[in-house]
Amino acid sequence: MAVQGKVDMLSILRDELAYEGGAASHVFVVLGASGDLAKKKIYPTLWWLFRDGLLPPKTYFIGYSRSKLTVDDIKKKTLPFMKVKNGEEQKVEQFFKINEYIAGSYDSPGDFSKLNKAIEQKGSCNRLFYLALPPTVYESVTLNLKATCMSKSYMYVKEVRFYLALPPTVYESVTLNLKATCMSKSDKWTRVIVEKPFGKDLESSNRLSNHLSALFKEEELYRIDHYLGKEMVQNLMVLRFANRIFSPVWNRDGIASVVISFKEPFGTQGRGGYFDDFGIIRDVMQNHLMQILTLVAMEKPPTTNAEDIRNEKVKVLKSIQPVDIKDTVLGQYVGKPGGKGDEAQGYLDDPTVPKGSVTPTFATAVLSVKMRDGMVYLLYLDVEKATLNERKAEVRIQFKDVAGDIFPDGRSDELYEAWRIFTPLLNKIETEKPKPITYVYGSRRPKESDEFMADRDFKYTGTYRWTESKETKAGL
Ligand SMILES: NC(=O)C1=CN([C@@H]2O[C@H](COP(=O)(O)OP(=O)(O)OC[C@H]3O[C@@H](n4cnc5c(N)ncnc54)[C@H](OP(=O)(O)O)[C@@H]3O)[C@@H](O)[C@H]2O)C=CC1
Ligand SMILES: O=C1O[C@H](COP(=O)(O)O)[C@@H](O)[C@H](O)[C@H]1O
Repeated sequence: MAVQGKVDMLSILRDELAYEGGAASHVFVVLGASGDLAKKKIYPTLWWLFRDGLLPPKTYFIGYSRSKLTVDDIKKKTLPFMKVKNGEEQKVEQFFKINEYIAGSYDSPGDFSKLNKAIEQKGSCNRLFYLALPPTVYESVTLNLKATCMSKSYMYVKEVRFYLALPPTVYESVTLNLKATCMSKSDKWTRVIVEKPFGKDLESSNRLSNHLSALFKEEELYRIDHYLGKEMVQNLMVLRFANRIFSPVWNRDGIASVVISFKEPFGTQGRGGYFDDFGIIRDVMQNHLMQILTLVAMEKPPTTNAEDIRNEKVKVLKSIQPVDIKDTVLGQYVGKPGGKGDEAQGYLDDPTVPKGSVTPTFATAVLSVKMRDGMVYLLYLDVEKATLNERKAEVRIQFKDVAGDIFPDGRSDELYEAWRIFTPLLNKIETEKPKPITYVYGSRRPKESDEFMADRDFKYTGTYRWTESKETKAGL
């Protein structure tokens, strides 16, 4: 079964933007406006929202990054991704007219004051800051946002207090009347949106959580993993739990192993500034693939409420052992001999990648889910950049009789569990810097990985060999 998902990354923000019936001004600041995420996803999505009339009337966009650019440069970078149709040219011009660009660093209070001045020129407004940036600068950026760029009227509203020196019998009517009549009319808000990966390992993730919660209230923060906005990913729950075909067999007694793959036919394309520091495991495996994995593997939650879903996801993560380096193959693509354009460029040929880098752009990992009866079940994760000539994210399910159980308790925290699983592996890679195998841009997966997968299939389950006929495919 294959279903093509469409990303509507900012749909999550529509409610925020529609708040106040469009009466207030809104300023959406893209921090990291010169980058890959900004040009491929953020600006195009803002354009689609603008084109379809889904934004409040007084909405403005400000791009911010260190590069000395103009709005025209941003336009040139992002136009190829905007899917502008014939007849929309004028509308595109209107869109860029409400855009502005400011060059500034990520740690200079003076530069953030410049940004704040530009926002203030739009009048009193709600502010959204999208951190389309490497997580290494989240701390300094959020400190500066908090110190300099928060909505002033929001601060003011925080100071409004009503003291009810009254008998409790009148609390209900008094508070109803206060809400209806006496609330500040200008309670402007600020929202800060941070991208995955949330941290670099378990420790830095905890540090970032503490840092952000010290600066912002929970309602002011969004942590984005855009895979959760993909239609097919969202449909996984419906597919599993609203479907009589799947629910009876989609459980730990029915499924032997799961292979989740992510493949892209393009390389880093100038993203070395972010990517080289992080590598493919942090970039997609620890977050996007783990989110898919939990949706595939979790038990039916009691309701579709966020807390119930999260609790079920955490149970899955808790049963997974940390990944061992011996159960992992790492790779780095090289240019295709005689290849055209991007294909000719290996990872190390990207000018933004440091010379001699051993950062993996390919990784296969076998995760084992240990059950109470001692049996081990396997989850294969496979992430590859610049490899197949096709783009896909896929879940393959191998059905088999299993028995199993739940793991002892501990922290109920998805982030904690996902980092706990990967941190030992990442530390080992960090300290031992194993030389990745190389694979050719545009080829199938590295040959070693085929052998590796076959070997693991055999070693762990004894009887299970991969066969096309037995599997169910779900293209995402
Ligand atoms: N690209 C994508 O498709 C997606 C990316 N993301 C996430 O978005 C974030 C940014 O990724 P992406 O846009 O691809 O990365 P980029 O490498 O394009 O970085 C974005 C911008 O950040 C600045 N930058 C880059 N490296 C550094 C550095 N070492 N120190 C300070 N600033 C730096 C650069 O701007 P300047 O030099 O002008 O300041 C750059 O244009 C990451 O967290 C990534 O996980 C999430 C989903 C998809
Ligand atoms: O988060 C990321 O995702 C993209 C792939 O997402 P898609 O929706 O475009 O398929 C990936 O290219 C990038 O490296 C990563 O940071």
